[in-house]
Order: sequence, then C-alpha cells, then structure tokens
Amino acid sequence: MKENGVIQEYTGSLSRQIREEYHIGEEYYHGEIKRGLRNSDGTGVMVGVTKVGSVQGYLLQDGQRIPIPGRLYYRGIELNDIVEAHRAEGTFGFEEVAYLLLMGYLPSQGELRHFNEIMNRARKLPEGFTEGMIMRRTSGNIMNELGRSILSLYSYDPDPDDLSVDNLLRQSVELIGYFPSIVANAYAVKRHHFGGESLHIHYPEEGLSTAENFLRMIRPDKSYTEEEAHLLDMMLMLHAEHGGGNNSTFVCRALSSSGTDTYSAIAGAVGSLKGPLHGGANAKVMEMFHYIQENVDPHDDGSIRDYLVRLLDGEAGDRSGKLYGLGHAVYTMSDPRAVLLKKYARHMAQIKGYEAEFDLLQKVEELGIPLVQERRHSDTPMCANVDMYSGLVYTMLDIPEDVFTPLFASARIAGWCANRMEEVITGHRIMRPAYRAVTIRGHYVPMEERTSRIKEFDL
Ligand SMILES: CC(=O)SCCNC(=O)CCNC(=O)[C@H](O)C(C)(C)COP(=O)(O)OP(=O)(O)OC[C@H]1O[C@@H](n2cnc3c(N)ncnc32)[C@H](O)[C@@H]1OP(=O)(O)O
Ligand SMILES: O=C([O-])CC(=O)C(=O)O
Repeated sequence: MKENGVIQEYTGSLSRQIREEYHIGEEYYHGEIKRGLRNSDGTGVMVGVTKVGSVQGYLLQDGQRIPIPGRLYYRGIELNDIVEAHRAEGTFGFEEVAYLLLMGYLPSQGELRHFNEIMNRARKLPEGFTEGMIMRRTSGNIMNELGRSILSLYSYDPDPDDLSVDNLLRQSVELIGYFPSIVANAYAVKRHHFGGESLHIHYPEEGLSTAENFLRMIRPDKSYTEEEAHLLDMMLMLHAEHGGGNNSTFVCRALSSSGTDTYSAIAGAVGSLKGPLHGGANAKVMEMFHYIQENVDPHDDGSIRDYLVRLLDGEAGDRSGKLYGLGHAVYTMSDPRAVLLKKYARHMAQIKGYEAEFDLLQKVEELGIPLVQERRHSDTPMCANVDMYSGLVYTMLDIPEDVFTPLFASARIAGWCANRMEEVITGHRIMRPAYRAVTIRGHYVPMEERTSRIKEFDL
C-alpha cells in the first residue's frame, strides 16, 4: 500500500504533463480518418460479412440515411417473432436461440432436447474452479471476475489453442453453460466477502432452463416463480446477439482474426461489454435513475428537464455528461429490444407496484431525447436503447445491480461464440486498421543537453 502511494505520487506529478503532450487538435481528424470506425454520415465502416445477426436502423437512399423503426434478426429470423412465439407457448427460448446462433438453423424438437441435455452438463464448472479461481482475491466487480475466470479456463482445457470447428463448437457450448454459473458464484462470493452474508453456492439443477437455473443459483432459498423465470428468459433471448459490429463482438472478432485462443477472445469481449457506453450502461441507467429520483419532483417536467440538463452538462450524477440508456450507433427511430422491454416492464410495473418508477423512466426518455438532439445539433431521430428499461425489469425481478451487465454477458456469449466461429472459418485476414501519425519529427537529444520538465522527485 505504501509503495502504491509513492508510485501514485510520482505518476500524479507526471500526469499533469500528459494532457498537453497527448493533445491532438480536431483539425487532424479530417479526410479519410474514420473516428470510431464510422463514416462521415455516422454509419459504421463496413469491415466484414456475417450471417449471424442483422441490425437495421436506417435505409441508405442516394447516399442519405433514412431513419426506420429498428429491426433485429438472428440468422435471418426476426427477434420479435422468436420472443413472442415463446411467450405465447409458455416455453423457454434462450437455449433455442443459442442453438440457432451457433448452428445457423432452428433446432427440431429432438435436436433441442439433445442440446438441452448437453447444456445440463456444460453448466457444471470444472472441479475446484469456484474455490480455486472465483473465491481467490475477489475484486467485487462481477464483470472483472467473469473476465479473469474465462481467461483461467484456458488452463482447464486440454486443447485450448486448437482452432478446428469441432473444438471451437465444444468450447462455445461449454462457455454458454459456464457463464451463468460463474456469474452466480461470483455474486455469492461477493455478498459473502464484502457484505458479510452467509456463503451459498447452489449447483445448477438438471432439466432446468438457463433462466430458471440462474434464479435458483443467486437466491439464498433457491426459489423463483414461473413468471420470473420466463421474464428472465426473454431478457436472455433479446440480449443474445447484435451483429458483428457492436463493440464487444467486434473486439471478439478482432482478437479472433489474430488466431488467438477462444478464452482470450471471449475475455476481451467481456472487458468491452463492461464499459458504460456498451453493456455497462444497464447498471449506469439505474445509478443515474437513483440520482434523478433524489433530485427531481416526478410530477414536474420542468424539474426533471432541469436535472437532465445538469447531467448533460456534467454537473450532476457521474459527471460524464451522458444520459445513459439513450442513443444508439445504428438504431434511429426505435431499438426493437427496448420496445419489447418497455411493453413488459409497463405490465410488470403495474403488477409489482413500480408504476412511479416506470413513469419517471419514461419521462427521462421523453424529455432526454430532445435535449441530446439539441446538443448534437441534429434532428435525426434518436431512441431509448436496450439498456434503458432492462435495469428496471431486473430490479422488479429482484435481481441485484451487480449482476445486470454480467447477465447481459451470459446471453451475449452465444452471439460472441457464433461470431468467433464465423471469423475463424471465413475471416482469413488479420484485422489491422491504420492510424495517421501526426507527430512532429524530432531528433535524439543527448542526455546532457536535456532539461527537466517536471520537478525532481525524492523517493
Ligand atoms: C447495449 C448497448 O451497447 S446500447 C448503448 C448503451 N450506451 C448508453 O446508453 C450510453 C449513452 N449513449 C451513448 O453514449 C451513445 O448514444 C452511444 C455510445 C450508444 C452511441 O454513440 P454514437 O454512435 O457515437 O452516437 P451518435 O453518433 O448518435 O451521437 C454522437 C454525439 O451525441 C452525443 N450523445 C449521443 N448519445 C448521448 C447520450 N445518451 N447522452 C449524451 N450525449 C449523447 C455524443 O456524446 C456525441 O457528441 P459529440 O459529437 O459532441 O461527441
Ligand atoms: O450494437 C451496438 O452498438 C450496441 C448494442 O446495442 C448491443 O451490442 O446490443
């Protein structure tokens, strides 16, 4: 700790210099620079071809972006149709979605039964993994725990580097099974270690779906209702895939293009998803929501608007200047997942007595969008994204904020694996974009001719 303090004092004094040294003027970002891998009209740079997922938020007509209601397809099948079919039938759909994403087609009844039996086995973590890995030096951040657990699975795999399709599929199935178990156990350990609560490690039970097992594993008394499990199953279905270009999937594909192993590529994707501009936004929305609740009169739009302005000005909340849950890189008029979620959130809010929270979140959406548009100097339609209402749904399911983003990861692992397999099988080229160097040429100055830019530091 003492050493740490000295290092911090040293780097603190150096870092004052950093802003100046690292500054690159806006004038350099011209011409062919695709900042954020975007074209000048905001569309993503086309870097590959995929059959896994398709995300549609606008049409391109005569070089113009024409906003349309958002649509999301898994292997060509519209997400809404998959979700509504399972809701109508009262069946669990996440396993079917995982099969669809991995294999490319909807499984027959027999194929799904077989896959479910395999998933029963895949949910069991390797012997001693929880004790040896998850319980050791816990960080308290479940996404961090998840990332390092995935990396360490390399050492439990007899064939970690084999890139054959056989092996990639085996690793994928195992990871889809492991993810919720790692998250549940890491959460149990966190509660015990940081919250002083009794340690309960509940094993997954054969014959249950991923959603049922997750609720069973995180609840001290293992209890859950059918309705809760089906709602969680829907959350898993709609977070499972989002095209090749979303940040975490792209990270997974970029890593995969170098020929690295599955655990490295997936741990990278977990790290990306943790970010507050991506999957981490679901927890950030709830954090922001708590600030809003504390600081506004929910019946006075003016007071809500004023506080949103303060958030956007970086004067309140986490001071990032972001309204989490709003905006999307592809969707314009609507994010189909948010539309679905809002519908179910509204219904559940009425049943569970969360109407006031739902109404306030809806106000944040309604009043926040024009405020962000004003600042972007753009009237391109903008919408609430999937993260806007997911936190409220999890809260109503009595799921703690600690596991909001890890649950997202437990669904998206299916999409990451399918995209990784596609990249390995079809990519055939290491991803290697370029950066224009804008340094002014210097020359090597001998030591005796240099002057110190910072004060001397006594150790
Ligand atoms: C699962 C998911 O990953 S869904 C996304 C979850 N993330 C969030 O909810 C975080 C809040 N939203 C955002 O930060 C953005 O809308 C993103 C990251 C989702 C998309 O980013 P982009 O595609 O770059 O946004 P877009 O091109 O539409 O807008 C760019 C400008 O609007 C601003 N903007 C966009 N959304 C927001 C927002 N919610 N709050 C504040 N400013 C915003 C950007 O900061 C940027 O401003 P600048 O040009 O002055 O730097
Ligand atoms: O597509 C994106 O940029 C982010 C997103 O919504 C997701 O990954 O689900």
